[in-house]
Amino acid sequence: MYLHGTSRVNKQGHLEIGGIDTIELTKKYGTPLYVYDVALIRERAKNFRDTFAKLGIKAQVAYASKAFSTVAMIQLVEEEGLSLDVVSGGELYTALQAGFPVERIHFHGNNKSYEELEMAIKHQVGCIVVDNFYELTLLDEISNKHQVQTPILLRVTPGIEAHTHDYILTGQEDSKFGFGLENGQADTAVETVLSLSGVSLLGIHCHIGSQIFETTGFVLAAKKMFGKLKDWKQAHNYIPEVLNLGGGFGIRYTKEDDPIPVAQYVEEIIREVKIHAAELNIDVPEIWIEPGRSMVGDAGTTLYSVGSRKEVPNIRNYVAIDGGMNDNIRPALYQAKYEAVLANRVYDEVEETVSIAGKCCESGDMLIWDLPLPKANSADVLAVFCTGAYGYSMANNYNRIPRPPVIFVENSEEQLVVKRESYEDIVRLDVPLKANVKK
Ligand SMILES: Cc1ncc(COP(=O)(O)O)c(C=O)c1O
Ligand SMILES: N[C@@H](CCCC[NH3+])C(=O)O
Repeated sequence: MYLHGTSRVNKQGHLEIGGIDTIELTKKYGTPLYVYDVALIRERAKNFRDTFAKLGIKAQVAYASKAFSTVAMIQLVEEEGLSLDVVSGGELYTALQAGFPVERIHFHGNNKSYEELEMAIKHQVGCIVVDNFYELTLLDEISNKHQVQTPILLRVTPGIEAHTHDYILTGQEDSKFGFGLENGQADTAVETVLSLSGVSLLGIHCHIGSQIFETTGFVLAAKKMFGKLKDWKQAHNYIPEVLNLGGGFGIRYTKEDDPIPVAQYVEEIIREVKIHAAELNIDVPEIWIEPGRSMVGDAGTTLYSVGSRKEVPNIRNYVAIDGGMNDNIRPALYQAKYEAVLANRVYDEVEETVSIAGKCCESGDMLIWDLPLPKANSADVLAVFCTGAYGYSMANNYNRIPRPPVIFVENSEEQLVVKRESYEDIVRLDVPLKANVKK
């Protein structure tokens, strides 16, 4: 068993996070329950900050809020002095509600609407990461309407296939994101931007994928981007202020994962950038990165109550919990793997291998296959580790199941930061049929 951050096992054999007994939390708040180790999030943020500070590089670490966005989380990001990446009006709204400094917000998305772009411009967000020609036209129009010049980055796809699950790859040429670097789209985009009055080109951005365990892809991406920057310097005398290399740093979900330290990614990227900046005879651009998963992934643990069992003789034993693909869709979507323990008797001996089923009406709603556990019964609480990224943020109400609450724990104190959804919440937006509809 691998315990992340402040997770411990206390004298009663219960899992404890941030100095709080998780079983006490389940008694108070019920299950399923997302619990976040705030000290671990702060540690991750500090690690990113310190890494750049040590290298003496001007940088912005923008937390990719798609990984986990709530008002409290965004406030925590603010406290830690990071910047913020948002990808929709909703994420932007959450950031504004949290009082996040607008100049440190970067707005992403491959199909931002007119309204979303106007919202971003009205609030004067720090930068818009432009994904395509349609957006560029809209943005120029809206900026001119508001008589502003909007700072932008162009998102480019460098044609790199990072080693990760196909659905979370983003930098390959055949992708819905960004301007192709190799097919001439990025060149046309730069020419277009430089001719527009409503936007100013801060630099370029790329994101090669997620849950990546090697530096090669990042280094290659930087190299390819500089190849183009050389052309643009020659053609337009264009010199970037910012180079954004996206997120994607891998974390340990199970013992099969072996992440490298953040400092190693950053150092190798910077080394490459410095070489190319010197070749081009330009200052090293400000480096921006966008970690999501590596900021919050291992800080989150989900607690579930064990319920029914089904034994299929000679094949498999299923143990069902009171959540599943509603609160964590990643196993169903990406065959993602997780580790888990019985939080109320962590040290009990392993007695069987079971598969953990969710409660949705869907055969694919399986959380963990072949998990060694003590014989679990309905008095038990299952703690699934490393659910902090893309768990709550991708949660859904399939089968009209309410989404769980979120608790922050730190220094033996707990705080409810998202309430449990109720059945009233579930029908809140429903409009009953008109009484006379059949007439
Ligand atoms: C543009 C962009 N930036 C940052 C991220 C965050 O990635 P991760 O959570 O893997 O760090 C993503 C998601 O993959 C992304 O698409
Ligand atoms: N949601 C994905 C990764 C994010 C992809 C965003 N570009 C996951 O859970 O792994």
